[in-house]
Parts: sequence; structure tokens; C-alpha cells
Amino acid sequence: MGCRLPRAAKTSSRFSFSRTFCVSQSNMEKVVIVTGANSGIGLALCERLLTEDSQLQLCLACRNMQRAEAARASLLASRSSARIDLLHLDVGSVQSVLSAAKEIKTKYSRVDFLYLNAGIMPNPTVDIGAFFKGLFSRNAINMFATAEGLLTQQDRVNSDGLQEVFATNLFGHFLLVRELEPLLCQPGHTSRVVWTSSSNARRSAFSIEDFQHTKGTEPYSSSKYASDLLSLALNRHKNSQGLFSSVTCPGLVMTNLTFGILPSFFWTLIMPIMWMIRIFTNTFTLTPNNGAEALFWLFLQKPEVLDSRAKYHSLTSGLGTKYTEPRQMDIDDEMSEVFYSKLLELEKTTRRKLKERNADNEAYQQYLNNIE
Ligand SMILES: NC(=O)C1=CN([C@@H]2O[C@H](COP(=O)(O)OP(=O)(O)OC[C@H]3O[C@@H](n4cnc5c(N)ncnc54)[C@H](OP(=O)(O)O)[C@@H]3O)[C@@H](O)[C@H]2O)C=CC1
Ligand SMILES: CC(C)CCC[C@@H](C)[C@H]1CC[C@H]2C3=C(CC[C@]12C)[C@@]1(C)CCC(=O)[C@@H](C)[C@@H]1CC3
Repeated sequence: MGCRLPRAAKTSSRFSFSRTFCVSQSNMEKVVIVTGANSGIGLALCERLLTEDSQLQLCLACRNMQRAEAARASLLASRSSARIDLLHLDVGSVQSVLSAAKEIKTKYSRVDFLYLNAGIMPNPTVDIGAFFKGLFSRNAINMFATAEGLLTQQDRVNSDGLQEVFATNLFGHFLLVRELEPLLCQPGHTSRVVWTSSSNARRSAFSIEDFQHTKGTEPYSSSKYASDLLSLALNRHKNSQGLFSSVTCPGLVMTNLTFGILPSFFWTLIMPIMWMIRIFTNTFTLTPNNGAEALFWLFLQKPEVLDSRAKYHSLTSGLGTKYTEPRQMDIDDEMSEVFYSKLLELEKTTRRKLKERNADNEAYQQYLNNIE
């Protein structure tokens, strides 16, 4: 267990307002990109960031533009002068990541914070038997905090030929970081990448030989462990270029993702119990605002205070006080290094495949044009 951290001294200062952006954006205004910003923890984080720093250039990178518009409208409702851009990004699609990165590079000259928050847990199943067994064991608190042994998911292969959970929760984000390196690694400037991982990330669910988790039934847990490993590797490779990566766990938060685990009437039934459990476990943060605590707290920190081997947990006390606590991750340098090189390999093959696919499509289009 790590120590409880005080709320940091505010590092962001307020500067005169300027409406110009694009490449000419002022050196002082922070550019913050949040993936999966249209709901849940991502949206709550955006609210907190704008409340902290009204000069932010905030970019909501979302798959569903209708929901992104609604999110922007809700953010603007209380902060009409906020500077909020929308960007279409499906992190589960290689083509979409490359196009979005291109757009980011034309819009901004620098990225200060990149929150890699979008995530999925498709077709979850709860092992009710294991739940009741766990409930009366010494492991009960841990079970509520990590869902260990409780949850399985059904994954599938996406149109890029990748496992969907891996592609969305990890690889798309990795590719985005790779594409944005020129904006993230700038001389004399530090930039930050913040992953929304989970306490459900478990070494035993991850295999370096099967890092996409094609064989197991815990792709979510595996993908979150993969983000922990990757963050460590990014720090090793990129700190010297001014890029710092951190990992967070929002705790158990009631969002679309969790509401998708059990039927909604069930959640309504057990909600009073959930609020009671919160008295015994500080990981039941429950509201997106509480869940975003560690993500927001990291925004206020200087890179020098960060621990690349720690996961920053959003916690909420029984009385409702929210705070951030770093806890050491179960990761090792060797595995993170091997994983990093495997990701670089996969990046190469994926880019090559995409090029071939685009060339095939172009040739086919040409053929259609010729016979018309
Ligand atoms: N809720 C919890 O208890 C916990 C959540 N987390 C993590 O927090 C993160 C946010 O989830 P949470 O707020 O809970 O759930 P939500 O479902 O509310 O948010 C998930 C966000 O990710 C977006 N998203 C999903 N797939 C893609 C994609 N392919 N491309 C772009 N965006 C996508 C969703 O957009 P769309 O509207 O298009 O679906 C949505 O905005 C996730 O990474 C999750 O794993 C971690 C620990 C606990
Ligand atoms: C009576 C019922 C069978 C009660 C079932 C409760 C479970 C559905 C929850 C208990 C612990 C929860 C949990 C998560 C999901 C819902 C539970 C399994 C997460 C896995 C959600 C996503 C995360 O990333 C984790 C941090 C959560 C850990 C706890």
C-alpha cells in the first residue's frame, strides 16, 4: 500500500485569453486530448479540467460524434467561453487512429496531456457462484476491489485482424502515441500520457506469447495489464525526450461500462448495497467525478514527482472524501521491454497490411471507374 497523497499545489496558472489557435497557439495554453470523452470518467475529467483551467485547449476524441456534440454542449453549458474541439477517433480502427493523428498534427503544434481513457468490456459475464463464495471468504474486500475471479468477456477479431479489446484498450492508443510523438516529444518541453487502467489488471490474465489474449476469457484484464507494462516501457524510452507516462485506476464507477455488466434493474436493486460497501472499501468511488480524481490529480503534478512503477488510484472514503494514492504495480522491466518490442513489430505489420488494403481498394476503384 502506498501513502495517501495531499492534493497537489496547483501548477497551472491563468494567462490572458486568446482565441487564436492552430499552429499559432500560445506557448502557455495547455493542449489536452481525452479519448472516450463523451461519457463516464472521460467526460467527468473534462469537467474538472475546465474548472481548473479555463484557458485549456481541450480536444474530445470520440468515436460517436453525436454523443461528442452532446458532451461538448453539456461542458459549454456552465463554461460558455471554454475552448473545446471535437475529433472523430475510433481507437479500435487503425485507419481512424492514423487519420485522427493527422488532424491533430495540423491543428496543434504541441500536445501537453494525452489521456488514453477510451475502453470497452464487451459481453461480460459475472460468475455468481464465485461471487457468493468470495463474499464469505477472507478475500471479499479484494474481490469487490478487483473483481478477481468474477468476470469473463467474449472477444472477437476486428476488421484489422486484431482482437477487439486489445485493439481498443491498448493498441489503438499505442499507435496514437507513436503518431503523435513529434507533438509529445519536443525539446525543452514536457508532455504527459495518462492511461485509464484498472485494478482488474492482472499478471495472471496476461501472456507475453498471446498478448492479444486470443485464447483466454479475460481480455479486459489482460488489456489493462498490458497498459501497465506499456506505460513503464514508454517511460524508459521516452523520458529523455520529455514524455512521461502514468497509469491510473478510477475504482469502481457506475458508468455505461459497468451498467453493461448486469441488467439495469439489478443495479437499481443493489445500488443501496453498493453505497454501503463503500464504507468498507475506498475503491468504490461510484461517481464519474470521484473516479476521475487520480486522472485530474496527475494533471496538477510536475513530472519529477511521478513514479513510473506506481498506479495512481482514485479513492473515496466512507465520508465521501476523494483522494489519490499510488500503489506499486506487479510489473517487471524485462517483460515490459519484450512487450514494447512486440508492439513495435505489430505496428509495422499493421501499417503494411493497411497500405496493401488501401492499395487494393484504390485499384478496385480504378477498375470500377474504367468499366463505367
Ligand atoms: N467504470 C469503471 O468502474 C472503470 C472503468 N475503467 C476504465 O475507464 C475508462 C472509461 O470507461 P467508463 O467511463 O467507465 O465507461 P464509459 O462506457 O462511460 O466510457 C467509455 C468511453 O470510451 C469510448 N470508446 C469505447 N470504444 C471506443 C473506440 N473504439 N473509440 C473511441 N472511443 C471509444 C466510449 O465511447 P462511445 O460512446 O462511442 O461508446 C466512451 O466514451 C475505460 O478505459 C474503462 O476500462 C477502469 C476501471 C474501472
Ligand atoms: C449479487 C451480484 C452477483 C453482485 C455482483 C457484483 C459485481 C457485478 C461487481 C463486484 C465488483 C465489481 C467490479 C467491477 C465490475 C462489477 C463488479 C464485478 C469492475 C471489474 C469494473 C471495471 C473495472 O475496471 C474494475 C476496477 C471493477 C472492479 C470491481
